[in-house]
Amino acid sequence: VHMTTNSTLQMAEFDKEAAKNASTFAHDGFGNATLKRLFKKIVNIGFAATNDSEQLKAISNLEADLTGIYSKGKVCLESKGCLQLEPGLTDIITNSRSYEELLAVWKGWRDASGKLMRTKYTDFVKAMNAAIKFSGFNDTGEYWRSWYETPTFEQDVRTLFEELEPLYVELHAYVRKRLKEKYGKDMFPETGHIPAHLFGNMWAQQWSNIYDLLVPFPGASSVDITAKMKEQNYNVTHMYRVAEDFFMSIGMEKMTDAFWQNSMLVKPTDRDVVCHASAWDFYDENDFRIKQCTSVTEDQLLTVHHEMGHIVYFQNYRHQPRLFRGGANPGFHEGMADIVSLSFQTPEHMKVIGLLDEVPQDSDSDINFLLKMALDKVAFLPFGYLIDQWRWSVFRGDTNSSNYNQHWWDLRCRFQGISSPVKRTEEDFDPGAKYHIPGNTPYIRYFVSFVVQFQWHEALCREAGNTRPLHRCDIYNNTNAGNKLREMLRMGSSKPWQDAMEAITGQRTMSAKPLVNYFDPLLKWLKEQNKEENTGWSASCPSSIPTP
Ligand SMILES: O=C(CCC(O)(O)[C@H](Cc1ccccc1)NC(=O)c1ccccc1)N[C@@H](Cc1c[nH]c2ccccc12)C(=O)O
Ligand SMILES: [Zn+2]
Repeated sequence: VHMTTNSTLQMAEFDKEAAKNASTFAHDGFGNATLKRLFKKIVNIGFAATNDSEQLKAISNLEADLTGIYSKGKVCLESKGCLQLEPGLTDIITNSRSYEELLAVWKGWRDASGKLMRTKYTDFVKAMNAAIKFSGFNDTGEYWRSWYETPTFEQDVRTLFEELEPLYVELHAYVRKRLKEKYGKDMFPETGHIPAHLFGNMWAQQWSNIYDLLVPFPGASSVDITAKMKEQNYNVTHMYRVAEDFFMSIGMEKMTDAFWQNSMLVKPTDRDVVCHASAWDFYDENDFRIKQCTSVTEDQLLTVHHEMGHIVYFQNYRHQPRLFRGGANPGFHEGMADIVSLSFQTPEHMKVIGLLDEVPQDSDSDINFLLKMALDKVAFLPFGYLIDQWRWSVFRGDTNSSNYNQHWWDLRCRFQGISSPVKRTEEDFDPGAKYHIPGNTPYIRYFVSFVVQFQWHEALCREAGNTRPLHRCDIYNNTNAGNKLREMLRMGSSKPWQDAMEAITGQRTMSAKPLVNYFDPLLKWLKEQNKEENTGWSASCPSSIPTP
């Protein structure tokens, strides 16, 4: 911690010095847009603007403490000993179909992570809000939203969410009906909510791990990719080679030697590390790294593609000045990380890489595939939306340490239609059980990413001359699509994101339409399935909780 604090203080000193020098120029009046933008980035130094180094030390030390708690958290089960989040608890949450076992792991993780963070998190917020005022922002949330350079950003994302909510409500109703069949309807509250621990994911953020409970047409084809990967003796290195091959097939460069030498691709056995995957740019145009506790599963193969997508963005803007080596906005970096997975996951591509024997063309298989995609991409939307709704309200002071958990569950119940399977109090701090809260990584970027990646997929597939339905399009081996994508990537953050969006799609705004169009065949089927269902849920959480 001492080292981190020093390097944080040194970097802040440098940023302050550079900002001071830059502000001796009347850069607001510069004619050259690029130079003006560069100066704006030099003077906009965030927390480093504070004159109180104690605040910077607190921010750095508290973040290290909070991520330390997260990386050391473990749950001891009499049946399986003591397990950490990755891989032990994640494997159980992914594969167990026992209501009680899932509940023990779900509650245990929250007791071992978030519950220990509340006081530190309160101090963390205070220190960040105090420091950010020196940069002219009212609170940390306003600073984070400033990266989108859009005065109506908060309203824009709410509008996008409202456009997407009807699709989510239909998916939720179908999943609820099928989970009631599996676990018994008396385990579900009258209010229409689904208990949060039944989705095959520790945070109920993506639901594809319980696809086997939800398959629309069991007779038609649906593939267990993890089983296929194990059958074919996939190892970690091969997973990275498969991802590299995809990017190279659309004309991107291979990973550098430094990538293979310096990355941490498996969980070390000698020390606790933050296993949450991440990609790192060392800004020397050569040293790019992934840090991931990789295991051989389908989820992990998608995460490998995600992290490598960040690396490919780094490679494509490495010629830019240092301050332009970033995503056009943070959502664009996440969108780039995910965009190839829309091609990679298609049955067509699964056959190309030998993880599927035959490509089914019947409509039942189509619905099976679209449902699986919706369990990741549609299920995620309210989660991706609500994390920073909570955090922005904390930074604003609308939510404080006396109602952190109450407001968290208000949002989870209202937007996701899920509820806690056990009683929650203000002794708990459930936001802390999700990496991005102790890790202080903003989250609205993923909501933006899930919207824009469909806009890009539609544009790149058109560029590639695709004639199949959008959900069957695979841009693998298509350098036209790759060239179009590279046009945007090379810009880095040298231009406003609207220019980057225009480079790919010809539009200058975010739009939910491509996502809705992609899932249109599924929506029709879901509405049919839900004819007898009362879709939706009450805005507030259930007052009583069914007990097993
Ligand atoms: O958090 C991640 C992946 C991690 C990351 O690649 O986004 C990582 C987060 C991070 C940021 C800062 C420090 C440490 C971790 N972001 C990066 O590594 C990164 C690097 C450079 C630029 C932008 C992002 N995914 C999200 C949600 C998500 C989006 N797409 C997915 C696909 C499959 C599974 C999950 C997701 C999650 O797990 O909740
Ligand atoms: Zn990412």
